[in-house]
Amino acid sequence: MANSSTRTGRSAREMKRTFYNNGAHGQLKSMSKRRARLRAEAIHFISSGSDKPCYEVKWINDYKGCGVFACAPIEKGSFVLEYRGELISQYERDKRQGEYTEKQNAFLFDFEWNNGSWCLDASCEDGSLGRLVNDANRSPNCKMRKMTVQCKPDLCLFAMENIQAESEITYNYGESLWPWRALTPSGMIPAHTSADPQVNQRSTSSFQQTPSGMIPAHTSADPQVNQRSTSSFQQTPSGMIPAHTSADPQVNQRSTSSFQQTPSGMIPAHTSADPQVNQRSTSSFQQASKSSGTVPSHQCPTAEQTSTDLFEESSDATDYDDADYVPDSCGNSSDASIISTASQELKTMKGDSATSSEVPRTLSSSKMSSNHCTSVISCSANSLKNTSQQKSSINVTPLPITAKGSKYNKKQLCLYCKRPFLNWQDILNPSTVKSLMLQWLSVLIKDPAKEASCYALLRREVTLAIMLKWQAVALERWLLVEDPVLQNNLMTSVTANFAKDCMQETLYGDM
Ligand SMILES: C[S@@+](CC[C@H](N)C(=O)[O-])C[C@H]1O[C@@H](n2cnc3c(N)ncnc32)[C@H](O)[C@@H]1O
Repeated sequence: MANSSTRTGRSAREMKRTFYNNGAHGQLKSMSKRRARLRAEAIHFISSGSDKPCYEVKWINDYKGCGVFACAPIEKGSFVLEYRGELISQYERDKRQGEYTEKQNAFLFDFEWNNGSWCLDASCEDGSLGRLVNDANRSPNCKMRKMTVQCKPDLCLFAMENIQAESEITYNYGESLWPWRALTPSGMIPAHTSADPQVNQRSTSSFQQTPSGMIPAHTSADPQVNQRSTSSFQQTPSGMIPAHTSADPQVNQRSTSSFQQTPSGMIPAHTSADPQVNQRSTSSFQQASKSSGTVPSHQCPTAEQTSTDLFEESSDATDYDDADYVPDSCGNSSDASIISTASQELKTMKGDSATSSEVPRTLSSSKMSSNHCTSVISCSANSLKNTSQQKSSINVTPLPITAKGSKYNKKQLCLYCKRPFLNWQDILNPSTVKSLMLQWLSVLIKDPAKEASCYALLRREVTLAIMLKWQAVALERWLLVEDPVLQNNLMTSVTANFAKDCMQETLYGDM
């Protein structure tokens, strides 16, 4: 059968000539040179275990902690930083996670590689910069990619755009609703406050206007960082949201006196003076417990293989030979998104503890109430579903408490009250919590024999659910804002039903 070129009367030779005349060959050559250069650069930093010298860590504020900033312009497509950590199997990860105390949360980046689940544990403060890169879900300037170098997977950030000097390096942690994104349906999140009243004075009145709404201005001990901040509220099209909510309506009432009037509504200006109340509304990424697994053994390929599989993970992660290449910035690709070990385990448990016919009707309907909530904060089985679609995922948790004398001093603060987190045990009487959880469980699971293990596995989710329920109560009081869309978004994000959804999905998956 004639091929298309002969059918159209163009010989292969002619086509080749056209190709060369058009300069395509030259382009290809320069692309592969560029690709080779990028590979070489990435390999150099990966194998030397060092970071490029053109980045610095700056303190941003108490809530966000520090971030990584470029000291010089970065070219689009360049290798930026490696997310360096200890490569561990899923089994080891789960073991460690179980061993970490709630205060010693780790940075765990879960991902799929070589048909297995792996994790880069960056809990250890090793001075590397990749682990300190913050999340930006709207306009990240980098993208996390998997690479395989010397038969080991590495996670590397690549520039999605030309990055100006002084810009913060960011990437999208995934499509889940992280706490700092929780109240940002229209791009706004609460103003930062700090335990330091002086800082609060500055930060409560600092919002910055962005194209997509409001973001908190940075307050920092570092004047350079603060320089980027502006002060004074600015109005957004969608109105204002509270900068702080407390679980305790009484506290909320007290706080009303400190609202600051803006053209579009009210914003509470400070956090509660009552630490107990503030502490109650905390939320944190607490890790779930163990699952079984085996440590996959590793066959080390040859050096040749190493060089060819450098970018082998997926086509979108590898296409660095195109000069105009911009990594896919959408969270649907093979990179970061939340994975919850608890969800995995619970999903497994679902298989043997409950069938969908056992699901209470009320819970089924509550699930339908809020699609938005189904993707929230690693509680849902949707996380798991996404994981398989997305191949790799990030599970970022607060930094562990560092050794005495360490320079690292980020406090993990509550999104709402800005005070350091406490263990949930400190927040409520454990027996109260337990009985509450067992109540949930007795509704959700008809098999009492499973209660104990469910209790252990669900502790994190239930705690979160309880807290969110409190927050919903508090939010109702604040929802006197006029904008119905904003109201709706807030209530969707933080509603009592969310707790039910979390539980339901965690237990039964996507029905
Ligand atoms: C990988 S660490 C990034 C470094 C972190 N800023 C620090 O100082 O340790 C992830 C943690 O940083 C904080 N974080 C990251 N991105 C953030 C953002 N956009 N807004 C607020 N906090 C953020 C959260 O506390 C998160 O648990």
